[in-house]
Amino acid sequence: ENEEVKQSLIRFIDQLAAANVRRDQSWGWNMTSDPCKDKWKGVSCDLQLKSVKKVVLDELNLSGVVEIGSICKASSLSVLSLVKNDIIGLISEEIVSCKSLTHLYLNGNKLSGHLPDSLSQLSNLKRFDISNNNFSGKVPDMSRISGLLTFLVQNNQLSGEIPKFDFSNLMQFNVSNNNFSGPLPDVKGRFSAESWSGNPELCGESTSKACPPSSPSTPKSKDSSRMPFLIYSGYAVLGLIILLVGAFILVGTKKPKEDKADVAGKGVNEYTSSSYDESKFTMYKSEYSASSEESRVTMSPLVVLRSPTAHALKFEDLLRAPAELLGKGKHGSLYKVTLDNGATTLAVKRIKDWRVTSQDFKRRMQRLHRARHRNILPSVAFYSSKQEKLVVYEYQPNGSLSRLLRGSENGEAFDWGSRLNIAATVAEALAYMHEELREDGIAHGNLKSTNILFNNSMDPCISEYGLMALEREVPSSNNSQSNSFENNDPDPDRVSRSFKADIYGFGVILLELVTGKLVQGDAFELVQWVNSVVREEWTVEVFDRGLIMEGASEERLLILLQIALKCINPNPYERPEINQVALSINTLKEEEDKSSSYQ
Ligand SMILES: Nc1ncnc2c1ncn2[C@@H]1O[C@H](COP(=O)(O)OP(=O)(O)OP(=O)(O)O)[C@@H](O)[C@H]1O
Repeated sequence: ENEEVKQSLIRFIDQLAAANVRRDQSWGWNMTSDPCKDKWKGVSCDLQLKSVKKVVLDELNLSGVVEIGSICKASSLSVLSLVKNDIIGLISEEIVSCKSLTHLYLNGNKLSGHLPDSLSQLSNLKRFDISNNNFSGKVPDMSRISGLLTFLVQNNQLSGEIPKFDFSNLMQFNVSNNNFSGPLPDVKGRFSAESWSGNPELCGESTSKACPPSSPSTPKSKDSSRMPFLIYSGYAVLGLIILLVGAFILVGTKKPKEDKADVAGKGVNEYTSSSYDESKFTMYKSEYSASSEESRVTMSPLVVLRSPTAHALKFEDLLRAPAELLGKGKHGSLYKVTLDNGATTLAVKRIKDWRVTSQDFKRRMQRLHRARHRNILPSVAFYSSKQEKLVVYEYQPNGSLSRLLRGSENGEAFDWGSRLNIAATVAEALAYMHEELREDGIAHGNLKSTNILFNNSMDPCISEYGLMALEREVPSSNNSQSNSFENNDPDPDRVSRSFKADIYGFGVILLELVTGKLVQGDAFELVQWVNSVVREEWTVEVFDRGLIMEGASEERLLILLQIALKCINPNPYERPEINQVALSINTLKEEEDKSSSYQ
C-alpha cells in the first residue's frame, strides 16, 4: 500500500476508535507497519499483499465517527464491516470512491443523516446492510445495481418511496420500521409481510392500505414532508462540512510529497477525486496514459476549437489538472477540471463506448462547431483516440434546469414567467440546431433537464449537443456497423427517429416545468402519471402547486401542458416538429407578456 492510503487508513481508525478504545501494539494501524504484511487488526489484503480488500471491525465498542472519505482512499476495498459498534456520523458522497465495494455492513450503530445519491453508482454492490441505525431521508435509486442480493435497512427513519430494484436477484429484503410511503414494489411473494411492516404509509396489494390512483411521487404530502426534509438535510450538510473541514486540516498537514508519482506509477484508477482534496489527484492519468501514447502516432489528439482564457490548451494540461467527478451517467462521465490555479474551469465529458472512428468523430465535432447558437453551449476542444473520446466545455457555475427545479421543490422561487421563457428559449435553440443539422443527421441525442445549463447571464444553454451516437435511439443490433457514425450508415428512418427523440426529451422538460416534478432516471414514470391524471380529467392536479399559488394563468399552463403531451406522443411520427413547437410556445409567451403588462 502506498503511504497515502496508509495515512488515510490511520485517519479512519483514529476517528473511529475515539478515546474509549485502547488500541495496543497488536492492532497495528500505524505508520511504522504495513497493513497487509503486518496484518493490521481487521484488515485483509489481496494475495500479493499489495492492496487492502477488507476492513472488518465488528463489535469492538468503537464509538467515534465514520470517515467514509478516508476509508475509501483504499479504493480496492471490497468489504467494509463495522457491525454492532456505537459509531456515529454519516455515509458521505465520497463512498463513490469505494468503487470496488461489494459488501457494506454497518448494522447496529448510531449512524444518521441521508444516504448519499452516489450510492447508486456502486455498481458492484451485493450486500447492503445499514439496519438498526438512525438514517433518515430517501433511499437513492439503486436500480442500476443489478447484482444486489441483500438490502437490509430495517429500524431506521428512512422515508419516501422504496426505490426500484431488480427484485429477481434480491435474496434478503427488509425495510420494516421506517417511515416509507407510497406503493410497495412488486416483491412477487418472495418476502413476507415482516419485511415491510411498521411503515404505516406504505400502500398496495400486500399491505393494509390501498394506493391512491393519482401520483407516482406523492405530491400531496410534499408540503408536509418539506420541513423535516429541510431539517434533516441541514444536519447532513452540517455533518459533512464538519467532516470535510476535519479532513482538510489533516490532509493539509500530512500530505506526502510523492503522491502523484505513486498514483501514476501504480496504475490504479484514482481519477475519481473527492471534493476536499482534489489537489492530490491528477486527472485519470493512469487510464489515459495509454491513449495519449497511442494518439501520438495517429492524429493530433486534442483539437482546440476555441480557447476561453487558455490560449493553447494541451492534452497534458488536462491530464495534469485537478479533476472532480461531477457525474457518471449511462453515456459517460463528466469531470470538472481546474486549470491555471483556478483561473479556468472546464467540464470534460468522457464519452463511454462510442464506437466511432476518430475521423468521423472529428468531422462531427467540427460540424457541430460551425452550427453556433447563443443558447447552445459550444465545445472548447475535443480529444479523440481509439479508446477515448473527450469533449471539453467551459464549466457553467450556475447549475442546470434540473437543479433549479429541485430548488423549487424545496421552496425556492421559480416563477411561471421564467419557466415560460426557458421553454421558449430552449425550443428556439433546438429548432435552430435541427434545421441546421438535419442534413447531417445530427440530433441532440440526450436532451434532458440536466443538459440545460445556465450561463453567466442566467440564460439557458443546451449542452452536450450531438454527443450521442444513434444507437441509443434503437435497440442495438448485433451488426457492429450499427454502432458506427451515421454517415456510414445513413438509415433515414433511424436518423428521423433521433430527431423525434429530441422532441420527446423536450416534451419531458416541459412536463417538468409545468408539474414541478423532477425526472430522476427514467422519464416514463412522470409521463405515465401525467397521462393518468389527464385521463381522469383532474388536470389541475398536475400543475406545480407553487405556480397555482403564484397565480399563474391556468389557461396558459394548460396550453403548455397540451404542447408537452403532443411532444411525448408514443408514436414518434405523430410528434410535432420543433419549429412548430417553438412557434406555439412563443405565441404563448407573447400572450403572457401582454397580460402581465396590463396588470
Ligand atoms: N459544462 C458544465 N458546467 C457545469 N455543470 C455541468 C456542465 N455539464 C454538465 N454539468 C452538470 O454536471 C452533472 C453531471 O453531468 P453529466 O453529463 O454526467 O450528467 P447527465 O447529463 O445526467 O448524464 P449523461 O449525459 O451521461 O446522460 C449534471 O448535473 C450536469 O447538469
